[in-house]
Amino acid sequence: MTELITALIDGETVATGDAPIAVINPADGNLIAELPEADGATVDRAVAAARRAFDEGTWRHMAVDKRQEVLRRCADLIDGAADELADIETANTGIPRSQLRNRSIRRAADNFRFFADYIGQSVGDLYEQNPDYLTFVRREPVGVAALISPWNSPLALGSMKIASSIAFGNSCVLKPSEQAPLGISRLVALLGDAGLPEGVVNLVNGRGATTGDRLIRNPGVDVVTFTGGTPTGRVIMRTAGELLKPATVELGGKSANIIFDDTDFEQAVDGALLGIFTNNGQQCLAGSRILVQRGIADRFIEAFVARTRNIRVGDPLDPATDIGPLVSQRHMQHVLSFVPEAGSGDALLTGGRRAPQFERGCYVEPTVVLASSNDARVCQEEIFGPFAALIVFDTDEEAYRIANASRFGLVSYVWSQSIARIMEAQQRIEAGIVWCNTPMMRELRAPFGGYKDSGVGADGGAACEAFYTRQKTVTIPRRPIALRKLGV
Ligand SMILES: NC(=O)C1=CN([C@@H]2O[C@H](COP(=O)(O)OP(=O)(O)OC[C@H]3O[C@@H](n4cnc5c(N)ncnc54)[C@H](O)[C@@H]3O)[C@@H](O)[C@H]2O)C=CC1
Ligand SMILES: O=C(O)/C=C/C=C(\O)C(=O)O
Repeated sequence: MTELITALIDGETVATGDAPIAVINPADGNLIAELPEADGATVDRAVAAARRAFDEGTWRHMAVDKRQEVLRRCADLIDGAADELADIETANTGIPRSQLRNRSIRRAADNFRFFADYIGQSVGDLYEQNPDYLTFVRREPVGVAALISPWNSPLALGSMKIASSIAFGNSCVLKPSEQAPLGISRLVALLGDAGLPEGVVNLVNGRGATTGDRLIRNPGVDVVTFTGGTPTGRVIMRTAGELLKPATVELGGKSANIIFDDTDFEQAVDGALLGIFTNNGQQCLAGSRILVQRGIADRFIEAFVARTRNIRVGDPLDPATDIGPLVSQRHMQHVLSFVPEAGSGDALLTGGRRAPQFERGCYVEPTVVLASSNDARVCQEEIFGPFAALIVFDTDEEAYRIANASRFGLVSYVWSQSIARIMEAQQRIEAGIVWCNTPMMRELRAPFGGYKDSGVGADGGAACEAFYTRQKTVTIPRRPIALRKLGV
């Protein structure tokens, strides 16, 4: 049983609070924890601790090489606890343990190493065009960051927010999703041994509308960052806007995965399967709308469906499992609500029901639907599960029109062996990221952020530096100067 952490403030665990949150193992429906929610006073204490740590200045004024050492120790502690984190996270989220071990937990450690390296290279600007004056621009940390993270990849995304905010000298308070608080709470507790000054990283657990809202509104919070659903992102932007707090929101997606007819066929099938079914399909960056060109459509659909039927759904602890249970009963019902009804025009090609071999647990069979058009609900709404929508297109122009006919624009995928086609596609697609002939390849230096309803702002090296620092312009004369004398 994981230690219950209602809050972690100044390195001290708080284990009492209000209105307990039932934390359920989605593989079997068993209650694994009852997590007391951090009440208003606890949220305020967490922010006060972060504020005090920031104002007192040990962390933000620490020499960069020392700060780098601490960040690298954070990464080492995560690596050292990878098995424990994987066990906790599998039980809480249903994500296959092997994927957590090889992907999310590595990424969590990499987040700290990346920002440790990044701050070692960070430079300011210098302006020398005026012969008498020198102007330089330095970056200073913004203060206290409120970090609101989601349930679909708690370790990778929660740690990204912590690492990117503190690397630049800020303090933070993280509120993880109430649906998946256990792994990331443990990760935050581990950081206590890294040498971070007390109060630099704090955590509060609780629901969004109570604990999360209170956190954002606290006057001690300077900036807000959020990853999650688009409707929640709107609420958070509204609140932050009223309070004039800068905010970044990384939101939903309905990413187009365009398979042109000159693609390396096997690669495209492999990539499309990984793009939609990794992480149980619960990813904002999932390639959930697969657009396939008519010349190869029959062959592609046949191969894609056949391979989907072979995907192993099962116990997330089993290393052979590809897809585990979805995060909750409620989310499973949400995903199943997209299964087309007979006569709807959309064709269910495989899946579309609870996996029959599991009586308990939130297992959904990997599902493929051939959509009647891009206007179908399966093509326009974020399903966030192991659920692929296929659309057949004729011309390249049609592919771009369909790809862009979405309120989302997070990522996109393009498969073609023609450089000219790839170069055209990357210009035409309205999305923050275009992955060409690869399913997902995150470059942490580059911005990750969406167009349209997929978000405002971005994560990534320079993007995080811009968000978590303020610029200060300093001008000094190059040599003693004679000022014009007033009043003599
Ligand atoms: N972009 C992404 O990676 C994610 C997208 N989603 C999408 O959103 C849908 C709904 O998922 P939910 O669990 O409801 O996610 P959500 O967007 O409501 O929750 C994400 C985080 O925001 C917090 N939150 C909610 N309301 C808040 C408020 N008023 N103030 C401050 N914090 C608040 C939650 O407690 C959680 O920590 C999913 O079905 C999926 O389509 C969900 C999670 C991640
Ligand atoms: O790589 C990132 O920084 C963000 C990835 C986001 C997801 O995987 C997600 O929200 O599903």
